[in-house]
Amino acid sequence: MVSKSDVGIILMNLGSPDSTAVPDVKRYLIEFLMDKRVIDYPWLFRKILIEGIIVPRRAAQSAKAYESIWWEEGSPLIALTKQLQTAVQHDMDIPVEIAMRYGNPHPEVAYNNLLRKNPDLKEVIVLPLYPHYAMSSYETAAEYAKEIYLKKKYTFKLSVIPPFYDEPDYINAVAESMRPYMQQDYDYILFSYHGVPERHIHKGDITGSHCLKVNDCCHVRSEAHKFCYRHQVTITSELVAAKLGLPKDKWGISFQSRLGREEWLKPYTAATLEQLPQEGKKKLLIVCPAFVSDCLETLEEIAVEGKHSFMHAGGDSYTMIPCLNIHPLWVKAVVKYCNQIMETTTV
Ligand SMILES: C=CC1=C(C)c2cc3[nH]c(cc4nc(cc5[nH]c(cc1n2)c(C)c5CCC(=O)O)C(CCC(=O)O)=C4C)c(C)c3C=C
Ligand SMILES: [Fe+2]
Ligand SMILES: [Fe+2]
Repeated sequence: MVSKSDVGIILMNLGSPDSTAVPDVKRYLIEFLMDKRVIDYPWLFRKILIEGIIVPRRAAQSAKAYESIWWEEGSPLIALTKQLQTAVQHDMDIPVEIAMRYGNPHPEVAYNNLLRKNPDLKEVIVLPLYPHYAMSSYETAAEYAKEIYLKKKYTFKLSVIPPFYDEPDYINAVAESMRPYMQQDYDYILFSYHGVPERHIHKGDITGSHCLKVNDCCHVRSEAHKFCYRHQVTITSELVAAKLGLPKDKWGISFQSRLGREEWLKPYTAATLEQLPQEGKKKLLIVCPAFVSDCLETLEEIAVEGKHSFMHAGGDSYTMIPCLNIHPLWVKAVVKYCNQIMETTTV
């Protein structure tokens, strides 16, 4: 057994470009999209597609989008992850570091910072900041943290916290972060999640015969749910809606940020935002529980672009509820998840 004082924590998020300069955005996009868990085509095809076609076409447009949301401190996602680190550190006696799956700070830097702070370090607990399991989010972060750990032959133990999509403290934090916004007049609440290709859902189905095959698959008991993003976001939404006492006709789910021509999880957020006003749902609250920190996908795609299309389609009011960021209940939940893991492995 390890002593509690010899443990360190790493909060691991997705990462952002180092700056909004096009070469930095290019470097980031190549690292991100060359990840075989994000675009899972054979290496050579991926290389030609990403470095030859997608990134050259996308980089300038992405750089512009980043420029529109960039803060004085830099990327909102990184700044907010640092704020979370500070808040969690305030409530924990052991060192807390941050790492990013793409870009900086790299997991190796985080491991070395923990070792510098405690040369007797015996265990590192990594918390991937993704509530739901997806090959392109949670899995790649967890596997990358392990890959670097093995490559560098560290002697401390490594533990990775599992997805927390149905954990009561996370659900409670999301619900309570929404409650103040529900004081205003609204017709409908949209839970918008980052999308993934439907192919990824089939690929992750360990039974080979459940996801998107069985009628109402997300509600039919299956071992596949442990790795199914669609099931997990459905459960998060239902638990939050139940906690808030939302009737069924007052809320719905959609999927944003589609890239490329493949079929992704549906309904798409962009199409939903154009349709809702036509159904008389003209006052909208929108929340994005797959992201725990505000980022490009919330601050630009949802807060700006989404609002524009909803209002243009006849909407009256549109409010994006911020991500959990450093909500006190979320900070408390993170501290609790880390402590729970420590209880099982330390004395
Ligand atoms: C095939 C492409 C992509 C998949 C699959 C994907 C899944 C996925 N992503 C997140 C979280 C985030 N993605 C963010 C940005 C972003 N995502 C993609 C592509 C895929 N994501 C791209 C190309 C980008 C970069 C920006 C752009 O050019 O549009 C971000 C924001 C990062 C930031 O710096 O603010 C987050 C967060 C999840 C959770 C997920 C699967 C569930
Ligand atoms: Fe993404
Ligand atoms: Fe499923």
